[in-house]
Parts: sequence; C-alpha cells; structure tokens
Amino acid sequence: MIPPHSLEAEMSILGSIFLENNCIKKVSGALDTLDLYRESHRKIYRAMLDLHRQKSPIDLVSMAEQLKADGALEEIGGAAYLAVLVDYTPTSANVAHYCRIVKEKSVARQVATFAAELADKVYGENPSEVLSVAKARLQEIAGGLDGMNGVSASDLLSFDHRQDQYRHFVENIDRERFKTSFPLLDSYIRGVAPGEVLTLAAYSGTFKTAFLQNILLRGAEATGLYHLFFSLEMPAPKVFERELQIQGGATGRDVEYHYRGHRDSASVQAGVDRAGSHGLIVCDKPRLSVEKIARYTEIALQKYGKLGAVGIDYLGLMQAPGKTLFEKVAHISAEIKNMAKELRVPVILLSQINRAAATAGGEIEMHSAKGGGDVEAGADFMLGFWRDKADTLICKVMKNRNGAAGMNLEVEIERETLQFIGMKPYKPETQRQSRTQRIPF
Ligand SMILES: Nc1ncnc2c1ncn2[C@@H]1O[C@H](COP(=O)(O)OP(=O)(O)OP(=O)(O)O)[C@@H](O)[C@H]1O
Repeated sequence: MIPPHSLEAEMSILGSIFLENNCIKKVSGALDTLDLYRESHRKIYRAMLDLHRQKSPIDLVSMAEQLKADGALEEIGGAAYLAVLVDYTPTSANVAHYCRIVKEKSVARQVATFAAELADKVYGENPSEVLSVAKARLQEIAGGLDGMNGVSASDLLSFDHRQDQYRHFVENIDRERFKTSFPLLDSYIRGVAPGEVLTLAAYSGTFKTAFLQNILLRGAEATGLYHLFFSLEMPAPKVFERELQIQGGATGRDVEYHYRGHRDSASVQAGVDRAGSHGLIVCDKPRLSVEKIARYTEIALQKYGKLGAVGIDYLGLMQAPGKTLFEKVAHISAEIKNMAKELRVPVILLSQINRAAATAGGEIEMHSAKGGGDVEAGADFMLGFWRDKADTLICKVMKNRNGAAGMNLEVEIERETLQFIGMKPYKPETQRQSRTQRIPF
C-alpha cells in the first residue's frame, strides 16, 4: 500500500516559496524536511533552506546552482522541474493550508510506521512497558500536528505526562545514549543522548583524534549500530590504518607492511576481522559546513538506520559564515546543536584550544577552547585533554549536563598502537611521590 502523501500540496509549497521567498519562514516553522514524502522534494526544500540561511534569493537560477553544487540537480528532474513548480502554483496565499495537508499526511505515515513497530514489540516485551512507550511516542507524534498552530495543549505537561516521558527516557537510556566505553568517565557523564553534544577541547598532539576513533569504534562494536565519522583533517586511508591499529593492536608500520605484502601480521589481520564486522562510516571530505554535515548525516540515517553517534574532527576545519573566528565558532556551535536535536543523534565534536592557553600550557580550562565561550555554550558535555609535567595524559570533565564537573582522569594509552586502554582517577605527581615515600619498605 502506498503511504499517505499529497504531491500536489508539496509542489504548491515549493512553488509558493519560489513566488514569495518570505514564505519559507512560515514553512520552516511548520514542516521538517522529512515531512515531505518525495525524496526530490526534500532535496529541493533543503536547497531552499540553505539559500535562505545564506541570505541568498531563492529563484530558479540560484536554486539550479545550489542543487548542482549538491550534485542533486539531475535527480530532482533538472531546472525544468523547478520551472514546473513555479507554473504549478498560481499564488502563495494558501501556503499555510498546504503545510497543514503535508503535515497531516506525514503524521499519518509516522503513525503507520509506529503501528507496525508496535505490532512486533507486543510479542516480545512486557505489555505495560509497550503501552508506556506507545503512549509517549503517540503523544510525540500528535504534538507535531498540534504544533502547526505554534502552540499546543500537549506542550503543557502534567505530572503524569512528565512521569511517562521520564519512564520512556530511562527505559531507552542504554539503547539511545552514546557511551564512551570508559566506565569511570561514563559513570560521571552517564552517556550522550540523541540531541546532545559532547565537545573535546585539547592541546595539539594529545591524541584527541585517536580518542574519537577509539570511542566510535568501541560504540559501534558494543551496540551493533553504525557510527559516522567526519574526518575533515585526515584522509580516509590514514583513518583506515589507525582503525586497524586500534582494533588489532598493531603499529602503523605493521599495517602498511601488511598491505604492501612485505610481511603478514596477525595483529593486523585481527584488526581487519574486528573492524570489518561492525559499522564505522567515514566521510573524509574537507571544508564541510554544518549544513553539509547535517545532509550527509540524513543520508546515513536513511541508508544505515539509527546512528550510534556522529563524530566530527574538528571544529576549526569547518566552513562557516562570519568574518571573525568568534562569529564562525558561534555559528558552528549553535548549528551543530540544532543538527543534533533535529536529527536526534549524539554528536562528538573535537576542538582545538586557543593560542593563549596553548602558550601557557598546564591544566586545561573551559575557556581554553578556541573560539571562546560559544564552544562551551553549544556543548552539553565538555572534556579537555592536557598533560602534566610528568607527561601523563589527563582527561578533565569540564562541563557535565548530568552531574558534577571538574574531575581529572588519568588516561592510559598504548601510544604505538593508539589504543586507549582505560581511565582512572588522576593523582598529581606530588601526591604520588608523597604516597610512595610513606610506604615503609
Ligand atoms: N599511525 C600512528 N601510530 C601511532 N602514533 C601516531 C600515528 N599517527 C600519529 N601518531 C602520533 O600520535 C599522536 C596523537 O595523534 P592524534 O592525531 O590522535 O592527536 P591530535 O590531538 O588529534 O593531534 P593534532 O592536534 O595534531 O591534530 C601524535 O603526536 C602523533 O605523533
């Protein structure tokens, strides 16, 4: 059976935006991209949103250019189809009405999909849990329809409603939240939920890229979910080499020699077997904007289903509008947070530290992140990597949405293989020495 949809209403909305660019504010307040049924319409709408964000006019010429740059012009039917949309729509006056039709169809599709999922659940799970999940999810779907008017009775949450939501939230914690797989660190931050951002700020050369790779690989292995890694800095072959090192306990040279056929290595083979059996997806395109990262993430969600987390290496290499570093960082931080919320994915973002902090050295602080307070404002969790005088690598919990902050953890790492072994409470060198001296023998 064909899922409910109205292509006519979708065409009229897109046509209305062409006729009256300002309509996009009304449309974007009422509809998400995924509310549109036809994939080509979603692509056109996304391109319109991109132009709107860039404050460019939304007309046939700029849209054709934007879609061409996205590699989507042919897929949507070329410039000719854009002209069809304009001809199809006599006036933009009824755009709110068309939005309501499209939203209603989208809600109907969501209910149908959820009903099918629910039918599967009732065979395996506890009925009261199934009902509680069903209630919360249906309320959420209904909220989308009510939200068309901007306000909705379901936004006023009673105690029972809040309790249902919390129960649903807690029941799904393990399935939904991204864990770093370091028990001590996870016990402090209790996982990064979909919609949340964990930012790691670190001195250069403190293994921050390696840390991100380690936790994404561990996450993919532990959950069976695909994890997405945007490597703006390192090309994919280098990411691959390190992946085999981390998974097999090999050195970079072992991996290279193995693939050049000079020398077979059991640890490299172990890395191949381990890494090949679970899903890390890598995108190594340079200079990506948040909008492009969001679009790749949507494609990944469609292709691979739910994602365990999205990792980005690193903020300073992303493209953003703005004249100053601060404007760019403010834009990226805010938009990354929006992306995490809209696409319901946990995001792990790497960031460098500013020059003053880098020169001063020593224990890292929240304001050490490059680009100032906006990095911290966009993050639900913030970690920092620094080294003490004895060259111990330390992970500091600088901001924690789920509890206390300020703790320092000693990171145990196998430097040759880039494997993160574990984290334990950090004892500064002075304390370690004084303790040793007290031991009588
Ligand atoms: N394949 C490799 N095997 C082992 N060590 C490596 C390998 N590649 C790089 N290194 C070393 O590991 C250290 C950490 O590298 P990594 O890229 O994880 O750190 P980073 O904090 O992201 O660095 P940067 O800020 O320079 O990008 C570097 O000092 C580097 O010398």
